[in-house]
Amino acid sequence: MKEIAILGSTGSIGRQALDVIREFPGDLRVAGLSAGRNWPLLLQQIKEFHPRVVAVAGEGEARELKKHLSGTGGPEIFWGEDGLVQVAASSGARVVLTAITGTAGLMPTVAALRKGLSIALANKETLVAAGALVMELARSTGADIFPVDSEHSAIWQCLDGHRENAVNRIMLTASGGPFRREPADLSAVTVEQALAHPNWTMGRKITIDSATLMNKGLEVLEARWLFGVDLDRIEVVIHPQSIIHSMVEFVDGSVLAQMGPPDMRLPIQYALSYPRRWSNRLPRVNWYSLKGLTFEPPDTRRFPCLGLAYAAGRAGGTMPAVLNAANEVAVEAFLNGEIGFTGISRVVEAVMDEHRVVSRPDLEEILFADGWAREKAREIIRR
Ligand SMILES: NC(=O)C1=CN([C@@H]2O[C@H](COP(=O)(O)OP(=O)(O)OC[C@H]3O[C@@H](n4cnc5c(N)ncnc54)[C@H](OP(=O)(O)O)[C@@H]3O)[C@@H](O)[C@H]2O)C=CC1
Ligand SMILES: CC(=O)[C@@H](O)[C@H](O)COP(=O)(O)O
Ligand SMILES: [Mn+2]
Repeated sequence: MKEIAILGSTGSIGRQALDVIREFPGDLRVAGLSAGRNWPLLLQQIKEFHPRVVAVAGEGEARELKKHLSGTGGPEIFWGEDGLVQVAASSGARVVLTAITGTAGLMPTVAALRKGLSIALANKETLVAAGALVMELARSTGADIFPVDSEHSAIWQCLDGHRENAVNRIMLTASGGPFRREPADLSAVTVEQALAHPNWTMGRKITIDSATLMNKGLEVLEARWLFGVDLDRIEVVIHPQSIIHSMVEFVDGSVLAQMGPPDMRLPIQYALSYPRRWSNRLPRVNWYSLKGLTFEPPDTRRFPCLGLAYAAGRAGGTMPAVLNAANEVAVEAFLNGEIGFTGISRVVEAVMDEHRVVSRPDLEEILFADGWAREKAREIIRR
């Protein structure tokens, strides 16, 4: 029986992970769960899955949970960042699924890695902000990091059994988002339009990132650390059907692709079942109903965030953490109606322009750069 802790169990990935666990009661068990604000849903999950440890964002939500669970012999209840660390490192889980949004996922991931626990990584922001440090920590404790992000799961599956030096390039596929071709002018698009992803139903932050192509930029940086491949060998290709989840081209010109319907339960399941594959009841590709698989290069002038992410990766040090933090603040501001869609890349670029890179940063320097970038982004938005 594999015991799992889920950070962010009330979110899109978290809920789909529980769908997977429900399908394999003889193989998977929930040891820990965490939510942010949605304590009523967490309460339902506790009653169904009986975790030992849970956490919520604030003391108020923790009080509500305690009130509703008093006398039931329920789980230990924690809150705040310490609570996330408890769920990640002290629930008895062997695998920690990081399905929380943003840099909030960093410290609990570090805590789990320090104990040598395996990470099923959905939270790409952790690797963007602190990839060198996190990969080194995993190496030093012998902890595994299993990709959950669909593209990285695809690359992982394509690389299986191949030598690292046999890779020529990674082709990271992108849907292109809701604004791939239209409207010509992106400055007036609404939040509702930006949240209408053509192929995937996901949380609000990643859905906006898909619309700006920042999601693909973050994924380029995530792939670089997960697979140890130079940025020059990671190319983004627009594939609007989201059937090919990414490809690996080897030095002899052979290309392997991983395909499947756009359904996150498959990469989540594979990260939890690895190294085995489990038969399931998920939808299959209907080859005869496909209208075709098409490919085009990304338009980096229309979507500047992709270029900014490559630039941050090339600058190195604290710059990717700054890109990520500024983007988190800018996306939040767009969702709140404080800036327009094209303001997102402008805020990120302005913050990057003002940042003095610290090379080879330690954790404290990364957290400092993250905080600095958030404050700078807010100041630029206020202006
Ligand atoms: N959704 C998808 O298909 C994919 C997502 N990912 C990545 O997975 C991660 C999660 O995405 P997604 O599931 O879509 O996001 P959601 O917004 O749907 O869910 C986020 C989860 O994290 C919790 N949370 C958010 N902020 C905090 C915080 N500060 N402290 C504690 N808990 C917090 C939320 O709690 P609550 O709701 O209770 O407030 C919720 O449980 C992201 O990093 C994303 O990039 C990667 C590939 C695909
Ligand atoms: C499901 C998943 O992995 C998302 O990261 C997805 O890739 C988003 O779609 P885009 O390709 O539009 O960014
Ligand atoms: Mn992805």
